[in-house]
Amino acid sequence: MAMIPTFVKGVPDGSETGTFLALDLGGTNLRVCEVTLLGDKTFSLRQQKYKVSEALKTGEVTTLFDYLADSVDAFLTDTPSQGDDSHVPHADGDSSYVPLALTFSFPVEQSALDSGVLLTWTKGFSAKNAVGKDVVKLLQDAFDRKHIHVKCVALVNDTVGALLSRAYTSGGCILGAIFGTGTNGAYVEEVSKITKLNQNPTVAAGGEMIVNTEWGGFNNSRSALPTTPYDNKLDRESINPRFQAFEKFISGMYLGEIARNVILSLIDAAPKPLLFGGRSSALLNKQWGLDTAVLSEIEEAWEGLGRFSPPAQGSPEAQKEEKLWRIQGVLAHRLELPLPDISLADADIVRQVCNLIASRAARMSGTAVAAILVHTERARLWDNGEQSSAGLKDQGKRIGVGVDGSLVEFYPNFQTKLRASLRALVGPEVESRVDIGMAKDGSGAGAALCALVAQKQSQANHTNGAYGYDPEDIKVTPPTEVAYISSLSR
Ligand SMILES: Nc1ncnc2c1ncn2[C@@H]1O[C@H](COP(=O)(O)OP(=O)(O)OP(=O)(O)O)[C@@H](O)[C@H]1O
Repeated sequence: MAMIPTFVKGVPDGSETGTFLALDLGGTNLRVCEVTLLGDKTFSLRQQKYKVSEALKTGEVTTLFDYLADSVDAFLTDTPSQGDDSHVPHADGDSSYVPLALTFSFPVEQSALDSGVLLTWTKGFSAKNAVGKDVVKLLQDAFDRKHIHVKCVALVNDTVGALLSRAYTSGGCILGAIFGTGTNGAYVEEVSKITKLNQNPTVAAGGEMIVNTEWGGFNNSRSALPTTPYDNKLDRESINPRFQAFEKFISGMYLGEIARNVILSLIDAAPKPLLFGGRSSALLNKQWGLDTAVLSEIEEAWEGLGRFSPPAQGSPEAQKEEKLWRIQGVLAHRLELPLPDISLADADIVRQVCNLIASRAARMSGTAVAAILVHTERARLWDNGEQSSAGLKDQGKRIGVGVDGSLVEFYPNFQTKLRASLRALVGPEVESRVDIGMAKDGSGAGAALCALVAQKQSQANHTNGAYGYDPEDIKVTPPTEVAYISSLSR
């Protein structure tokens, strides 16, 4: 795993204040936000989402970053200001620029809070001439080319954003994890243990720093986890074969495609088709034709959740039949199959396939969380051949984990299954102390907190060289450094 130091030292406690711009390029969405940290563990957020087309994901990198810059410009120009709460400070030392933090959820080797080189694209991106380049510079060049008065002051991974925002809203957090288009985690590490930083003169030896694990790349060697033919087919046909192996078992981008592979193999089974009388649909035949959200919907139909609530009534047989009718309807609609081609037995098989794929994903997600607890000595897996549930560090204390992403937020029972796997690995005592909470809007609020670190760092560089969060000295947004967003757009 890449284990990338992020240069974010320490975590916030909820008392921080300030207003910042954030630009979030995830795997699926591009968001521009204005975040105001209110200093009482809450924040307000104003945001606009923009679509990133396939052409942008796979074209020239300058076109992609021009689009990012244009989206920020459009946000500043078009989105109405909220009034007095919508002040945005100018970039430190230069009153004509607005500071912005870039949440960039791809593997980047950071060399400072505001610089980092793209190691590889993931999640279906392959924009040309980007790998090896500093993404902050790419964005800043785009702003400068277009004479947009915005300065990118911090580069944030979305996992770091999740960790920081969860720490801000709950008062403490040791791990931020994403289960969305992709999966990844960032945790708080002792600086003395980050051997990569030994040569870095800007980092003091003591204290803690957030490390971005890039756990989506675990098992790339395929030496740790078994794969099925359906995983192998997905990997072979992906744009990054043999990379992001762990992510390909877990995340939203891939679960639908694994299910599609399984369903097609059952349709084509010899000597006799095992699904849909051997018939498929144009949608099912298309790579990526099955969105993970459809798997979610099938599970909701089975569980009687969401638009399928209340749960089915009557005898167990009648309940099962009603649930399968619902799934039949979902399959006809979402897979674009004629209803008569879908038997209730077919609906049951597809339901079980979805459940198996999502359960594997959730359990593996639990192993990733467990690995962080073991590594940071908050849990121990095996001790003299016996499973130990004893917390080794901070014994008895709550352990904060911030999560974000559509999979963990919307997939029925994903978190319950993740917890069951965590419990099996670290024991019930440690598991019961783990507070897993959504880091909702984590990339926005987390980015704002990172911009605050950057601002603090810049100020500290002019004074005593302190770095990262200093609880004594953190509430800064001098009134002289604020301006209305609406006036900035002129
Ligand atoms: N209801 C749902 N249940 C499960 N998965 C879903 C659901 N809705 C969307 N998804 C999947 O979640 C992914 C999008 O995740 P998310 O909305 O967290 O985007 P993102 O922030 O761009 O992702 P990332 O943070 O990984 O870069 C897509 O792959 C989609 O298939």
